[in-house]
Formats: sequence, C-alpha cells, structure tokens
Amino acid sequence: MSNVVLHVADVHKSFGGLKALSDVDLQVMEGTTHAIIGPNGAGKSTLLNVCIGRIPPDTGAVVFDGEVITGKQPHEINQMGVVRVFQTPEIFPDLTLLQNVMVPAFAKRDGAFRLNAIQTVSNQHDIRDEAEHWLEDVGLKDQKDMTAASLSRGDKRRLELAMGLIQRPRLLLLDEPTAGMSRHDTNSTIDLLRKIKARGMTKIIIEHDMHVVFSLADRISVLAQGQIIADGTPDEVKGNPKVQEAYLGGPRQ
Ligand SMILES: Nc1ncnc2c1ncn2[C@@H]1O[C@H](COP(=O)(O)OP(=O)(O)OP(=O)(O)O)[C@@H](O)[C@H]1O
Repeated sequence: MSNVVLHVADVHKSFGGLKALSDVDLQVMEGTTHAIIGPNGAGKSTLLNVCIGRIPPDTGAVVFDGEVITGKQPHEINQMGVVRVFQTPEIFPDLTLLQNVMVPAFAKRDGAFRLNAIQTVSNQHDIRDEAEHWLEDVGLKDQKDMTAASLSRGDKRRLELAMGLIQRPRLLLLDEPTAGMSRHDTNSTIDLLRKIKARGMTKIIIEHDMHVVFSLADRISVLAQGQIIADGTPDEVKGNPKVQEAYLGGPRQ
C-alpha cells in the first residue's frame, strides 16, 4: 500500500467573516497526481498557500512525510522538498535560461540565494550540467543561452518547471499550469507533465481546464465554498451529482 505524502488535517481558515476553508481533510498518496478543482473563490489557492506555509490555518494541521509542517516558514517547507511552480511567473527575465535554472539549485544547496552570486554560480560545473539536463528534459536546451524575457508564455512555464524539477521535489505543486495558454501549448504541457508522472513524482495540480485535469489526475478533490464536497477517481468525481451541480455543470467547464 502506498504512503500518504501530504495530509491536510481538519483545516479551517477564515478571512474576517468569510470561511475560506472549512473542515478540509485531504490525503495525497505517494506517486499520484492529485487534482484540486472547484469554482472561482472555492478556496483552492488558500489551501495551496496553507500547504506551503504562506497562510497559517486557524485550526488544523498539515503533515508532510509524517512531520507536522504547520507553523514552519515557506523556505523551510521548500527545503523539505515541497516545491510550488506556476501561477505568477517567478523567473528572472534578464538572466539566461541556464542561469535561471541554476538559481534554485544554488538556493537549495546553500539555503539562500544571492543574485550577485550568479557569476560564481555560472562557473560551477556540477550545477551547470544539472541545469542543462533539466532544460533538455523540458525541451529548452537549445535556447539555454537566450534571456528568459524572450520566451513565449508556454516556454516560460517550461522554464519554471525546470526550475522546480532541479530541486528534485518530493511533492510538486502545480498552480494552474496551463492558465492563459493556447490549446497547442496546453497539449504540450500535458505531454510534459505525463512524462514527469511516469517517473512517479507526487504532484498536486490546481487547474480550471477540465481537459488538463482529466488527462493527468489519478484522484480529484472538489472544493466548493471552502469545503471538500467530493474526493475520488476521475470517474467517481465525474459522476457525482454534487460536483456536477457545483462545478462541472458551471460556466467554466
Ligand atoms: N487574503 C485574503 N483576504 C480576504 N479574503 C481572501 C483572501 N484570500 C482569499 N480570500 C477569499 O477567500 C475565498 C477563497 O479564495 P481562493 O483564492 O482561495 O479561491 P480559489 O478557489 O483559488 O479561486 P480562483 O479559482 O478564482 O483562483 C474567496 O472568497 C476570496 O475572496
């Protein structure tokens, strides 16, 4: 039987009088791709931010790999192997692709990143070779000496993914990986994420595009108004009338 990598245990979070998360309990099993879906304002980003230590829950706990991580700082959780990519592009536009991918490897090794250290980093062949490997993995090796600003939106996402993968995450959190992409870029992102999935990496994916969700997810949890209203395999969730009412029948299908 596989292990639980992440357990969000009875989490509540309110903003003033608004209950953003209410009694949320979620288990993510090792090696799976677990999608979290739900209509706008359902609480998905809040849940993700609770998992990475950016938002403290009012009550409840987050357990990663058997250790309670509630109360830890985001960088401590990141050092433990929880890596979030996407949503806001967190790349360095003026650096080359290679330098961009080297930055998080340097930060992981040393526990901190200093931008003025990039020249030193560039001379470190072990990290450089590893960065080239991950750029090749996401299909960007040929552009490694271009600056990141010149990339298309889809390629910026690929670059971000390489920046996440070089950290060798135990748990990869993908926040709307195909938001704003063309259908062509969306499909190539699906192919890339399938390739990663084949290696058994555990992933949580937040995504509005149901084509992406049903192409990748092993399990789906559905949030609506801060509560998990359904949890199961894609087929189970698809057939759940509560989900159809709350989300799948809605306008953002
Ligand atoms: N910092 C905050 N202060 C006050 N209210 C907040 C804050 N963050 C989120 N909320 C509210 O909490 C609720 C859940 O928001 P959240 O962003 O988690 O939903 P979401 O499912 O990610 O939505 P979307 O799909 O639109 O990104 C919303 O009503 C939102 O307005």
